[in-house]
Amino acid sequence: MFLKLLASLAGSAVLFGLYQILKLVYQVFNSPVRHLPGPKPTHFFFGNFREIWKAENSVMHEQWVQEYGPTIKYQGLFGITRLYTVDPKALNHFLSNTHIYQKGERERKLLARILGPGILIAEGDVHRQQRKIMNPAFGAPQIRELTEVFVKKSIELRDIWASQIPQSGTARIDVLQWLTKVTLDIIGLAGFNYNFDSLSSTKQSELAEAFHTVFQSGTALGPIRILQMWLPIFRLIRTKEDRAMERSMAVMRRIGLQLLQDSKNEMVQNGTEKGRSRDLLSLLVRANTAKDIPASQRLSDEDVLAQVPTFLVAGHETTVCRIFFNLFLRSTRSRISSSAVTWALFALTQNVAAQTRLRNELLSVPTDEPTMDELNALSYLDCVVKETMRIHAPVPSSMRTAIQDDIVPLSQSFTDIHGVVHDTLKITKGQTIMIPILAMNRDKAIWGPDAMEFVPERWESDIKNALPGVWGHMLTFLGGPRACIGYRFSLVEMKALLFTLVRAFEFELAVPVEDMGKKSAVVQRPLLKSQPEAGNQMPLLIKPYVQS
Ligand code: HEM
Repeated sequence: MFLKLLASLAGSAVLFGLYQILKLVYQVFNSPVRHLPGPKPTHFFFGNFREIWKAENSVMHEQWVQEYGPTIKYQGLFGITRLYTVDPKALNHFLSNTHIYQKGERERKLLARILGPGILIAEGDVHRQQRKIMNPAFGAPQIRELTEVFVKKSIELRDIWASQIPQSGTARIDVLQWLTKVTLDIIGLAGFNYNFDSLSSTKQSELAEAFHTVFQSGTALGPIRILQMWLPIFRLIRTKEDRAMERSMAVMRRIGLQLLQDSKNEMVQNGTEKGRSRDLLSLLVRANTAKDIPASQRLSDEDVLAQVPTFLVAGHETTVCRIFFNLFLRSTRSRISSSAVTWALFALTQNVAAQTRLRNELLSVPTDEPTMDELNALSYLDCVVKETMRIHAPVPSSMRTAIQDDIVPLSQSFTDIHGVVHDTLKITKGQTIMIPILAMNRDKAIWGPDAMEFVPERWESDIKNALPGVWGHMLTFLGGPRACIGYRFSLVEMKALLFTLVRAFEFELAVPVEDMGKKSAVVQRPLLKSQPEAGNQMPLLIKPYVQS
């Protein structure tokens, strides 16, 4: 009996596997994208992935665009053709038509196991409903209220660094490590009123530990996990990682339920309007009960609960990029918000005039604890933030899959491999599309010949271009209905950190600039070429700034 069951399960798995392979072959040989110009695959299994991995972020794609034109194809794993275009009209089309271009189903399923039904995973009406309720929590008035948290935590970090510097001396500090801690503390407090305490404590908090385990186990891509993604029958197998993940998920759920209950109790005690917690979760709980939201459209407790790890993932942990943006790239753990501030400090070490100009502007503010409006009024700080986000965009690319056939408008026609000119692009269901972010942010055709350089002053002139980004005429936070909901949060957080740190210290790179690498196809993460085994780091020499 048992053997019969096993045999029929194995038979179904083989049939399903064959069906998946045939579907793939059909897609590869029927996709109109195969007629696009582009590089020849260099490996039968990896396609063009190996050259992409070897090059720095998006450099390979940029070279291919130079060679083959703005709309090209290349090959991913299993011979799957990927479409890549830097055509702004086409990108606008992909980002606006979210009913056609969605996140990959397999990747969403994988992440849903970890996050539950959060906004990152939702599509269609469910996404619209979640976004409608969540949008107000991320508006300017709410971020204004959270600024105090950003500034207080920045001051705590400033004081820790100051205490590490010997009298009248300089300290070598790995700023990446500390910025990772401070941004975790910030998203904890501002996101759901949870104190990770990672700046002051050497021990990981219970939630941080559970979250870390869930992500380590949930995103480990061993052979079983890959089989589980492609063949549902393998999902019956529970691996060691699955068991560790389940234990930690129970911890996350217990803490999440407690945080949710605290927010609800608070609302019952203080009412929806009056003096209350300002964290995103509390705002969400209140927004969910707003009178203009019909009961049928409110989020369930499960939906609200799923936003706790979602904020951690989307606002802090770029592992999500690893899953969504490119599933089979090398494993890396790097943090999104800390990555932006780290690269800002790096850029300022390479442009001392900009560092001095910025500090002078920051010192003109008479308080250590500025409000959001005071931070936003600092024009050169704004230029530095914009230029960092342009040239060091923490998320370099994204992916979408077409769920139906479509005709895509183009601003520039292309010539296919048979010499035929097309002014639109035909796409069939199942087509994978790579959305370039970094490549668009530093395209010389858009930004001029100094596009690859860090020049904050460029933002002093009126910049206009056709990029469909939600912020700053660039794609750093993407655009359209699925643009980053937390962009205001992260910009003010970044400004608060730079304000506090650059006023207090002078920064210099602790190693020769040639030793700094940021070779990764997922996230721009710093490492030393001479010590890649030491992991991600950004060693800077820091000394207190003394006003003359
Ligand atoms: C430097 C910081 C950040 C960058 C560069 C960034 C970038 C992005 C990008 C590129 C996306 C689109 C991903 C895609 O659909 O392919 C996204 C989505 C999202 N981000 Fe951010 N993000 C940042 C910070 C934050 C923060 C602080 C939060 C929350 C506290 C946040 C919450 C989200 C959420 C919830 C989504 C999904 C939105 C949706 O699908 O409707 N992000 N982010």
